[in-house]
Amino acid sequence: MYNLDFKSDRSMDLVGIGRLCIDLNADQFNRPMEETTSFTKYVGGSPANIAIGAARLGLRSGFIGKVSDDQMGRFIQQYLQKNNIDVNGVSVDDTGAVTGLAFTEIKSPENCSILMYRDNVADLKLDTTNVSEDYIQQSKALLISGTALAASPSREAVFLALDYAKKHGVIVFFDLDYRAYSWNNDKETAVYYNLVAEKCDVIIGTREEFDMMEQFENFSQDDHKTANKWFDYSAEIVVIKHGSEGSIAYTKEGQTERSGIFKTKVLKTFGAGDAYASSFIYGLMNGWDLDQGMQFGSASASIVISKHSCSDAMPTVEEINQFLKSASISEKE
Ligand SMILES: Nc1ncnc2c1ncn2[C@@H]1O[C@H](COP(=O)(O)OP(=O)(O)OP(=O)(O)O)[C@@H](O)[C@H]1O
Ligand SMILES: O=C(O)C[C@@H](O)[C@H](O)C(=O)CO
Repeated sequence: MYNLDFKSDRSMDLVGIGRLCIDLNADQFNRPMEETTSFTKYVGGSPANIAIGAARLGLRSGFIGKVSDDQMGRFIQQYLQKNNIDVNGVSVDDTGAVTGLAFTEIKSPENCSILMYRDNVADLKLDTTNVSEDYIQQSKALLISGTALAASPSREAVFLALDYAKKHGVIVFFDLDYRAYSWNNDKETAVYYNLVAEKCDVIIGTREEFDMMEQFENFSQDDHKTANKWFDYSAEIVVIKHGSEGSIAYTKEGQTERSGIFKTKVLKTFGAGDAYASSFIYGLMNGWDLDQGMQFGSASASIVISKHSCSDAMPTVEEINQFLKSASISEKE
């Protein structure tokens, strides 16, 4: 088991902080973007996807972020509200910044890529004046997404939110969410990621994201060494995602759980991590065993990668349970 003390006297379950952007997913898939002519617009941004996924599962979710003062910013705010996400922590940029765009390319189910337009984006203009201590202390948990550390003043806003969370006993989830295009170099990334990870209770990332963060060590992709490093700081749980090979989770109390995947008709692979994170967090916040949360996360990921969108495709509890009734987890060696 694990030791996460979610405070019961809080009006929100999970508050996300970071990127609110727009996904433009190619309508014509199984071809390069050069050959596509239309896209469907969805709300995107990894932390936004996770918060939306959590809300769809019934968690009381909020968000701390900044949107552009235009139609895209209003689209995002309206979508969050329609999906029962508290937007009192969302501020509107007044500098003329724009909404980050993620053009997604589905060359084949396993060969997807994202073309990011992120110059002068509103999400990285989030600053410390936009981070309310009262807002954070109302929540049981805070979700930090790594890309919000990519530039000031968003970086300082995240560090302040983290300090408020630790001050008020708010459990902190750190989804590494490493997107190289947002950074100058990976050493700079690792410096800031380490400073945050050292204070977080649950760290979730792919093997590659942990390798980037731990590049000053010599762990040679050893999951167990990775986990033990973070247990020496504040972590209670470390989850390492291995794509279609599944995932592994460790607890500070000595538990290790491996999870396979649920085979599905894959349309696109992106969104798997956000779906996994939202459902895994849901399981932890309901006091489930680690393996139950991992199975719920894996099922959610399979559902989302079989659909065109990420945010829109985030499933309800009923949809996941229905999926689990007919699915069988394929254990990867
Ligand atoms: N092809 C697949 N089929 C079924 N399940 C998958 C597949 N790929 C990933 N998953 C599930 O989703 C989880 C997260 O996927 P992955 O390790 O790719 O994270 P990620 O890189 O953060 O995802 P994203 O592409 O959304 O950024 C995996 O641990 C696994 O449970
Ligand atoms: O996080 C991003 O900026 C891209 C997302 O919007 C997109 O939905 C995705 O890649 C999810 O993993």
